[in-house]
Amino acid sequence: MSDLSKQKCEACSPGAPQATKEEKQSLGANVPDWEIVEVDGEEQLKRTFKLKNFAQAQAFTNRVGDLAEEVDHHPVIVLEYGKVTVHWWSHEIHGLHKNDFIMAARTDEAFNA
Ligand SMILES: C[C@H](O)[C@H](O)[C@H]1CNC2=NC(N)=NC(=O)C2=N1
Repeated sequence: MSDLSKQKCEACSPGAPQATKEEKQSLGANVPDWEIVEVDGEEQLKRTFKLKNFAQAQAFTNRVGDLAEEVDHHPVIVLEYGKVTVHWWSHEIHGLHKNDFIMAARTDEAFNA
């Protein structure tokens, strides 16, 4: 099992480099249910989670929000009936950083918990 979710989110300042193609491949292998999408020219990790109803989707949304607040790294979360779509990327660098893969792994764990 990967320890990606246990790794530390480092401070990601505007000058930090984006994940390289190789990093995206190796880190992405740990979060295979996430796809890389491009939104307004910026790469993001995206996954849609299916839940039973609105209340469960709302509870999961809150868990992801708590994970984000813990490390001051925030996703877009779209809450619908029985469905939550999460996008992770690093606003400061307009793309993907290792932190986003760590947070995707933590989001998967919260879903599977
Ligand atoms: C000042 C504050 O730490 C920053 O604006 C944080 C807040 N949350 C953030 N979240 C994400 N996803 N990317 C960022 O660059 C980011 N920056």
